[in-house]
Amino acid sequence: MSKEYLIELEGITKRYTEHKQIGEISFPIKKGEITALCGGNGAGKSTLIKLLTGIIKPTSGTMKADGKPVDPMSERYKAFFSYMPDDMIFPNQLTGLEMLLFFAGLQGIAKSRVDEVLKRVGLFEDRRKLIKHYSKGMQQRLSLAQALLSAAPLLILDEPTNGLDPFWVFRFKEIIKEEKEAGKTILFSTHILSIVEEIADTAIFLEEGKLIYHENIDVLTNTAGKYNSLEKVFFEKQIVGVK
Ligand SMILES: Nc1ncnc2c1ncn2[C@@H]1O[C@H](COP(=O)(O)OP(=O)(O)OP(=O)(O)O)[C@@H](O)[C@H]1O
Repeated sequence: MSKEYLIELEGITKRYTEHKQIGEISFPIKKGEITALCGGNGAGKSTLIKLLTGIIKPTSGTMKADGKPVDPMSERYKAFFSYMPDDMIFPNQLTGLEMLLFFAGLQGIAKSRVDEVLKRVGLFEDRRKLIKHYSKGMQQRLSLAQALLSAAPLLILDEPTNGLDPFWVFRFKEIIKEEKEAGKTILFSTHILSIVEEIADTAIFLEEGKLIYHENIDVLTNTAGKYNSLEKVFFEKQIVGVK
């Protein structure tokens, strides 16, 4: 059993069409770390997250969870992670509270935990409002809330700050750091490099479906004893090996 890695991807590919392929991608996710998945529009972030969550099947490649080979589409693996998709659609006729109670019920999670999570994402006061009356940011926080309900060791978030106002971006960063302190391993995708720099331990950069970098943030931002922001590193091409 691997002590260091929670997830290991080996040679994962996803072929959509003859000209559209993701991979081969191999990287480990260290236990207890926050890993950020970065890359431009269409780079392959959502595809990789869908592969990691068993939503789509890889064309080739293997995965390990906690050192053991795992089928990402298996029931066993589902208990391993919680997931915030980038496009969660809620039934409009339910309230936020009813929605979370439904998710909690599926997983045998206590109501007290639902209240606690609603408070963390700032929806407790609005919990009895219909979701159709929630703003985009509130729906995004509800999506985060359902992912926070579970005690699964891995938290996977696809573009979690989309639609959040500055206060909730700030709170999101705090919540993710709290989750890490509680022992969770976190992987999230984003376009916002300042968030990556602030909270992530490791960054993965994808470009046109290929992994171009998998590196510790401090290593990336400190070259030859000089600090450069992650944005500068990537867009002014200061690091050898990064396009
Ligand atoms: N179901 C699909 N069929 C064919 N091609 C697809 C499919 N899903 C994604 N793609 C293609 O795969 C590539 C990667 O898409 P993906 O959505 O993973 O990128 P992304 O990095 O999440 O982009 P964004 O930042 O814009 O959300 C894109 O070129 C996209 O057009």
